[in-house]
Amino acid sequence: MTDSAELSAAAGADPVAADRAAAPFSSVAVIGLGLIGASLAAALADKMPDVRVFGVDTDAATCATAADRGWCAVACGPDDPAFRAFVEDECELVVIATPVAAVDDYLGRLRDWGYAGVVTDTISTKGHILAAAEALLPAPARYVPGHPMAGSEQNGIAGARTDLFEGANWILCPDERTAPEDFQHLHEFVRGLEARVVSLHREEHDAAVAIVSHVPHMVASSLMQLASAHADDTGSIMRLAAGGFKDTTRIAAGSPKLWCGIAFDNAEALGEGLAEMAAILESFAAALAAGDRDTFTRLLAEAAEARRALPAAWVPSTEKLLEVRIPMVNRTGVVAEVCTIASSVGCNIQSIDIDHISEGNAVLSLILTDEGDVGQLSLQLINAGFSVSFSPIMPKEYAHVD
Ligand SMILES: NC(=O)C1=CN([C@@H]2O[C@H](COP(=O)(O)OP(=O)(O)OC[C@H]3O[C@@H](n4cnc5c(N)ncnc54)[C@H](O)[C@@H]3O)[C@@H](O)[C@H]2O)C=CC1
Ligand SMILES: O=C(O)C(=O)Cc1ccc(O)cc1
Repeated sequence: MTDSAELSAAAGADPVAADRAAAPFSSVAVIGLGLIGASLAAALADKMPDVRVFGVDTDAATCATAADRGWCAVACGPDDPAFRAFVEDECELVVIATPVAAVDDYLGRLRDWGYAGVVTDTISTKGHILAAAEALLPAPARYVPGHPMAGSEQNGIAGARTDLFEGANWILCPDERTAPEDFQHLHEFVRGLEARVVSLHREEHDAAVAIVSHVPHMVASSLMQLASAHADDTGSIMRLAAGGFKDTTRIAAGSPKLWCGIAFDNAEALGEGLAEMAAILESFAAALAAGDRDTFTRLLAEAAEARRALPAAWVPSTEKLLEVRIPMVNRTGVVAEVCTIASSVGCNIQSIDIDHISEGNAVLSLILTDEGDVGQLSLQLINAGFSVSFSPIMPKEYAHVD
């Protein structure tokens, strides 16, 4: 999607039509057509129908389903010569959406086939793939780690949904080597799926998701272990389970094999998170044993306050868009640095544009929605040595941009 398309969309034009105007990549390989890969292929077919999607999966029935549903132009096994031909001849973006165990095989193939285009992934952990991409890819700087924070407890193509990523956060981890244009195109790609980009330092990814995704999964599994241990043959205790129990345990139904792979690729951060979790449970138990109602209430109250403060789904106001312009003179990694700072203060970048002024001299233009702390953004950008200018954008201005 072009920035002008985004701008028109912001002004109320048909965003779907705008998305269809120009997809940032015209040919995409999606490797792994399970819940996430097939949902991605389905969303591309729906929202960017001009993109040629080439699907790869080791399961022949999955490939047949993806092709039958029109989600992939072609879907085949990894050893089909058509896959290599697609990568060598026309592929502009490779998305790896397999379990982490399959990563080396595909990175090795990309190396052997001399693929020097953009690569991203959807893998829940970055421990392994970061090192493998560095070691194997012919152009490691063009690998931008990705992770959609959306999914479900279902597995395989049977659980895939066209709308899975709508409104979801999608982590991208550019670094100082990431070309501004590669990040811009990936940002447009994710926005075209109607997801929201959150930029994160790649070294921080695994510790962050351990707390909000991997520890919660193990806690949900532990709750089911607890309930199962108390279930009798008639399963009557399970019939007592109310909404709260079901809310907190839904994810425990996820694939044990997939989650074991995730856990072991993030063993250190997960181990630390589980130890902290055990200590928190222990503090409830200790307060109970000591008859310490104050401590017990405080623990509950702190949690309740934090839960109520979780951001609800945000509907950005199209009346309050803000443009930030940042000169990029002889600085590598500007886009990565600026976008990561913006995400860290809760700002949502709706679109990115790069105005090339002369060789090595460009202006980065970001359109922000009305989320986050713009004061902090300004402060942190200035502290990082950027010269920034902010200007509010009137919806009418957007409507006239081609
Ligand atoms: N399940 C979820 O909610 C989320 C999962 N992820 C991550 O996305 C990736 C995919 O997860 P899901 O789609 O949920 O898994 P899934 O189990 O639904 O699908 C995996 C797919 O990969 C295929 N596959 C397995 N080995 C392969 C290989 N060597 N070559 C080609 N295809 C192969 C399988 O046949 C299957 O179709 C994982 O790395 C996972 O950690 C990310 C966000 C959410
Ligand atoms: O089902 C849910 O609610 C999830 O949280 C899904 C999920 C699973 C794994 C991830 O790496 C990210 C998201």
